[in-house]
Amino acid sequence: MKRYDGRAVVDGLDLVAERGAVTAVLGPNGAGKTTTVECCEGLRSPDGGRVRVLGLDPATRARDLRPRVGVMLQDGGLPTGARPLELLHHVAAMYARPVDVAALAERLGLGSFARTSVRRLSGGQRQRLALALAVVGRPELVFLDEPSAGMDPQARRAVWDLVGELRADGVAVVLTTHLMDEAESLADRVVVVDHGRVIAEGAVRELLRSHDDRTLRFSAAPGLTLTGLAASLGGGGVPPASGAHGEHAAGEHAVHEVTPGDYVVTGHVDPHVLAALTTWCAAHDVLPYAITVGRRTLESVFLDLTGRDLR
Ligand SMILES: Nc1ncnc2c1ncn2[C@@H]1O[C@H](COP(=O)(O)OP(=O)(O)OP(=O)(O)O)[C@@H](O)[C@H]1O
Repeated sequence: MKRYDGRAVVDGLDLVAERGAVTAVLGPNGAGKTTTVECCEGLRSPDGGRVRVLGLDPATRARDLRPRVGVMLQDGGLPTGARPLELLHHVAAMYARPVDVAALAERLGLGSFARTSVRRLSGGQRQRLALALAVVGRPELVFLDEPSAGMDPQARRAVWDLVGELRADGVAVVLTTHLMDEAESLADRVVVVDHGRVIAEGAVRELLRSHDDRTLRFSAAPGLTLTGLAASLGGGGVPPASGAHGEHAAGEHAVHEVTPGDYVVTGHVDPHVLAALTTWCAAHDVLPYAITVGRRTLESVFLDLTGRDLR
């Protein structure tokens, strides 16, 4: 539990990160992700609850945890006058068993801006340096706050490869990100936080499956009268009901025209639903020229879980 000005911004949030796995913490702006992670890093103290990092309380054992935990913060907190490679060598020297600095610098392409002071680095360059500093001491646990934000595709790929290797080396990686494809590609487990608590968690695949991992789309003439379609998809018998914005819903299915001529069916999709759609089309003399059954994305599940309103 963490309160600011009497308002609980994290309350009853349970989070476990395993070794040798990537745990992605997702959530809308202001959900409480940074606050939670900073309590784990010992940068803030919780007002209630229990935090253990590698078995230790970060509020009282920060000194013991420092050599074992790597932290990459969004704003970096880097000394602005320093030069990247010198800084990396300097930080590496503070650890008992640092990784090979030259190899790490090469992997993250730090050489191309080695002599530019931190204050003059671009956003993506600064992120790459912050990541190098977080992992140079061979941590057992690493916190990465939006690790590839602002990075070009090449740097992003290098970061993803590096995260994969950390996991293979048995490191516990805790990642906060707004990039759903990043979470989908990297995370073994995803934890979705909203209003200071966990609202869903599990492997990405499980999360997609539990939210009907397929979507059904079809293209046809624009402005079809969809009355009765949603009801017929569920096996019939349910009277149709119309919703907002041309949406037609019945039972567990809803159909709406997302852009003129493009229709999306939401709800459970199986071969019977597909057959019912084509039967309805035949009965209404509609010739669809594309029908696709696709996978749900993590982004669409995330939006279902947390809503579409801006925070
Ligand atoms: N020092 C502070 N004083 C008062 N309120 C704060 C403080 N730090 C954070 N908050 C509030 O706590 C809530 C949670 O903030 P937090 O930074 O943990 O969110 P977040 O999930 O990391 O968001 P984002 O995705 O935008 O980074 C927000 O409403 C924020 O305004």
